Amino acid sequence: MNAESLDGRLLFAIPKKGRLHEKCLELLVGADIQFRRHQRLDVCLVKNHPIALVFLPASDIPSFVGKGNVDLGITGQDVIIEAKMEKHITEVLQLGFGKCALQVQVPEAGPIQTSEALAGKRVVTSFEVLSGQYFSKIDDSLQLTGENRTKIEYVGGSVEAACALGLADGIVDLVESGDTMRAAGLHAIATVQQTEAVLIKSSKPKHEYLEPLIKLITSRIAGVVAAGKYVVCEYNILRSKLHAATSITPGRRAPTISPLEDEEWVAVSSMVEKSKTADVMDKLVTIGAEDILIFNLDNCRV
Ligand SMILES: Nc1ncnc2c1ncn2[C@@H]1O[C@H](COP(=O)(O)OP(=O)(O)OP(=O)(O)O)[C@@H](O)[C@H]1O
Ligand SMILES: O=P(O)(O)OC[C@H]1O[C@H](OP(=O)(O)OP(=O)(O)O)[C@H](O)[C@@H]1O
Ligand SMILES: [Mg+2]
Repeated sequence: MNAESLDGRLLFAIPKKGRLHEKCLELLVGADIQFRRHQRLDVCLVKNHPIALVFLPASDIPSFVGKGNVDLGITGQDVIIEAKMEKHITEVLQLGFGKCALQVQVPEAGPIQTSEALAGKRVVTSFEVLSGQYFSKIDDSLQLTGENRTKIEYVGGSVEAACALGLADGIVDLVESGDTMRAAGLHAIATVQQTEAVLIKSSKPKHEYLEPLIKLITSRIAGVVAAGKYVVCEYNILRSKLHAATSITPGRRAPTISPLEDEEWVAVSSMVEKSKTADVMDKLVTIGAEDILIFNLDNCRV
């Protein structure tokens, strides 16, 4: 592929491996962005849109987007701040995956159990900027100077091993389930940053003519994200209970109410957040709803 074949195309950066990769591929399929990645090539042309996908490490994507080398990208909020690119990037959409927290962790049974107690000691992390900002504030508040300030040391991975290896008194690393942290005999004592995957674009786009295509792709991806977040809930309810029912399932705009052959009853159809489904069904049963059905969404535009 030569540079000419990219001419006029929207460049869209996708994490090439790691925790966000598979989820991003699912989003692309859901948005009908068709491509075939030959022999793991890092740039590939989309068949049905003037787009080229660029597969990059998640942590490199913020500076590519921020500097305008690519037009659109998906990465974590954590690495955007770590790359000091927040001002150069516009967050277009939160994607609802890649959710985790950057946390200060120490040995469970050790003498250090607060960030203040850890200040001035050795902290190992892959997030030097975020950790530096966090401990700098604490060092200032404790009036630590020179050699007495917290020593932040960078490692590229396996951060959780640093305490056991005697390299650190504490670490700053990502936590989702907490399995990695617990397996290393560590526990969290503070949160530095919450994060999730986001769709981003440059705050000063170089190619204004690409804006309509960016809007289209954003709308499609938003539809896929919403389809994963909502279900459709349908049920029958006595007309006299309709007010209580619609306060349980108010829908996004309003629920759809349809008459039934039996005039005392109506059917209700409403979008409900997937995570609240069990709770909503319990409440509907309590007020006498019958034939409660839940339908997953393949795709939507809401
Ligand atoms: N356990 C996790 N759960 C959810 N999201 C995560 C988790 N670990 C990392 N992330 C998110 O994914 C982003 C990329 O991290 P990841 O570790 O997948 O990339 P990587 O380090 O480039 O890949 P690899 O770990 O394969 O070397 C992080 O910046 C964070 O936003
Ligand atoms: O709380 P958990 O669910 O255990 O997830 C947290 C772990 O996930 C990430 O590592 P990853 O699996 O990407 O491996 P890495 O350390 O090689 O990046 C992160 O760096 C933590 O180590
Ligand atoms: Mg990783």
